[in-house]
Amino acid sequence: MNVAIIIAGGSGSRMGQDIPKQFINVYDKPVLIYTLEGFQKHPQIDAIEVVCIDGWHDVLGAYAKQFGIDKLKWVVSGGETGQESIRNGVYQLEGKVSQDDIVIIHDGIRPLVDETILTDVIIKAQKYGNAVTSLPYNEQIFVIDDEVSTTRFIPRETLRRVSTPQAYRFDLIDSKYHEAYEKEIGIYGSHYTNTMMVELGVRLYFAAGSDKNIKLTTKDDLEMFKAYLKSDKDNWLK
Ligand SMILES: C[C@](O)(CO)[C@H](O)COP(=O)(O)O
Repeated sequence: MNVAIIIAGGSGSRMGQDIPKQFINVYDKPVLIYTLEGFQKHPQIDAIEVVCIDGWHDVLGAYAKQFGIDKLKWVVSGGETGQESIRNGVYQLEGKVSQDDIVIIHDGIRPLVDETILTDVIIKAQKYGNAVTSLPYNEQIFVIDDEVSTTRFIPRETLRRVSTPQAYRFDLIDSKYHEAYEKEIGIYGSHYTNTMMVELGVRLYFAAGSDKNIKLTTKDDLEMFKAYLKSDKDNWLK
């Protein structure tokens, strides 16, 4: 079984809106529903869990019904940090999924995830036990010496830019969150599952990424998202 955990626990203050950015309506549909539809449509996704900001669980339930997201099985509360939110989502699945099931973590504010990206991350996780979507980096990266200057750069050929979806066998992700919180490794100053895994000594495997799979963080990102929907309106704006 392949289970998606969609992280929608944040308040999104950088967007400058009154409502959390995952619930902002774009052409009469909340951002989060665009994201959920990507998973709903994918034939290899069996169930969806949403880690949701408190006070919005009922709204999410109503939207899921309205837009036919019937793979949505669980809605759980977010935590104080991104790591706590993911951990809540993982622990909630204990006893409900099998150890060798694949759990796919995805940001609720990445609404343009497409089928091929999801398929590849699932296949790679089935093969290696984990997989993170990624792309080569095409800008130059400099390390700051101080607030105003630098003398060092990192060769971009050595870099990969990682995003979500990320997929892990359930036994791996569940045991590693327990270990991380018990030993306090990989959770402070490490904001996501991928960096926590590496801090706990796990080798990560790359899956295909996509430039289209943007994270909606600022108002400009929202404009880009709208422009994309309009440019491909036959598929998105029915
Ligand atoms: C994939 C990710 O960049 C972590 O590697 C993730 O999107 C980060 O999300 P955040 O909410 O900006 O920490």
